[in-house]
Amino acid sequence: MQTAYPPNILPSDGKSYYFGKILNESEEQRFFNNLLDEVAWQHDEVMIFGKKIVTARKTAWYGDREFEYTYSKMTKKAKLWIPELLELRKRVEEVTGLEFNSCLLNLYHSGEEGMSWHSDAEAELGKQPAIASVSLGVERRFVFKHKTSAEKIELQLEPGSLLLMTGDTQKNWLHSLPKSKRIKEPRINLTFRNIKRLKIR
Ligand SMILES: O=C(O)CCC(=O)C(=O)O
Ligand SMILES: [Fe+2]
Repeated sequence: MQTAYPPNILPSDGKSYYFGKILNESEEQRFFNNLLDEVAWQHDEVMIFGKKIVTARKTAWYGDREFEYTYSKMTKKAKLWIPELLELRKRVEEVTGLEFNSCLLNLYHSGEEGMSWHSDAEAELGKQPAIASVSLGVERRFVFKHKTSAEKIELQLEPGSLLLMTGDTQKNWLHSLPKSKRIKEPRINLTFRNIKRLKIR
């Protein structure tokens, strides 16, 4: 059953909802440990100023089918769901009342790894994409920055929590996961997405 949405955390020009913890501590630990072992983690390749860079952070991409998705100017082919991911997707779909056909995963080994300012506005996601972000492992700071006013909205992403970004969030706001030297523990992030235009090989 779908729960009521919390208030929008953005003051304007987008809709983003922080649901807090949707997993209890033992579920969160079970998902973290299983995903750490069972996901096909790979160092990410991204294009920066026309050069191919291999990131410290590891990523993986799963979906309903082996469709292709362009992310950071690199095209990747999805792996098929594993049971833990299907279980987490079900939970996220119950809480949000939305449907997702793919998931991009990030593994940050410590606070030395983060994600710089970007928006997830790839054409494959459509005009007002819903992106459901689940956090496992160590708590990290997450920041939104308005594209024109530069207004910032900060939050802490707790272990087992869910953040839903939708409406015009990607159009009008950037987001980042700042690095922090103090943080020594790993974090896994899952962003459930809905790819509209499937490119199937
Ligand atoms: O790790 C996070 O919380 C953010 C991940 C993210 O923004 C992305 O994968 O596009
Ligand atoms: Fe993102």
